[in-house]
Amino acid sequence: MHIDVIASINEARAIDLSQRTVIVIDVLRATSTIVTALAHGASGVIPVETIGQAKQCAGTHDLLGGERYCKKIPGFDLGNSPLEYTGASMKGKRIILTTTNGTRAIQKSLKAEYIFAGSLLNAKACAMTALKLRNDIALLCAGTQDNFAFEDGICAGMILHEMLHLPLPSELNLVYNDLGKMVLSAYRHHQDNMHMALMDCASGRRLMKIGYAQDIEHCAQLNAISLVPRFDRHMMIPFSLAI
Ligand SMILES: O=C(O)[C@H](CS(=O)(=O)O)OP(=O)(O)O
Ligand SMILES: [Mg+2]
Repeated sequence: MHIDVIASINEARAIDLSQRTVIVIDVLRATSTIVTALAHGASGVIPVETIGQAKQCAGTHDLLGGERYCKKIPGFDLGNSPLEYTGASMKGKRIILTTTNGTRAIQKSLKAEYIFAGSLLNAKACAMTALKLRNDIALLCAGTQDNFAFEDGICAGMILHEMLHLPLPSELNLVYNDLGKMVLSAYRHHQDNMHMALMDCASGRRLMKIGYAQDIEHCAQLNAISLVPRFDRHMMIPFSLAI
């Protein structure tokens, strides 16, 4: 089984994603937000690219969420802080989400057979689920404005690490690309102090500067959630192999 780590949305263009399982990773903050919302009982998250599409999609009972320049979009109910997507108010809510990088990365993966949202919060669950499906896998780092982002690479490394620690049938040989080797060693180097590592990368510093330090603490938790969001008929919903 081949596992390719893809550095950014731009680089995904060169790769045939059809018949693959793609795990889209945007640790700060879109995929962490999606995982958190579903874990708190949201019925689904619809990721869209533009503010216009978000407004068009939203029914009267839906919540509009997202950011531009890390800040809540004027007129929207919620920003892109995962902490806003916790608590009883999430129960049964459908959320329309638009963010600079993460929701765009999901939209760019539409050719894939399966699309999951991965984060540090649910890395092990993503690793287990993707391996069970037996497709070749792409770990798509959303990055920041088409550039590689440290936190997404670290998460790709963690998912690989978790895959390598699962009991695998002997015929299943995991082959990963050179970027996979890099991010795996980066994850192993930082795994015992992930919070510090996220505070010290460019996206983390940007979020800290504008008052989102608590988001970083939340997003740095390793394997705190066992749910895997799957993009299914335009919406991210909890994945179950029985579907
Ligand atoms: O809100 C976020 O954390 C980012 C915005 S930015 O790229 O840091 O300006 O969006 P995301 O799509 O979650 O990367
Ligand atoms: Mg990001």
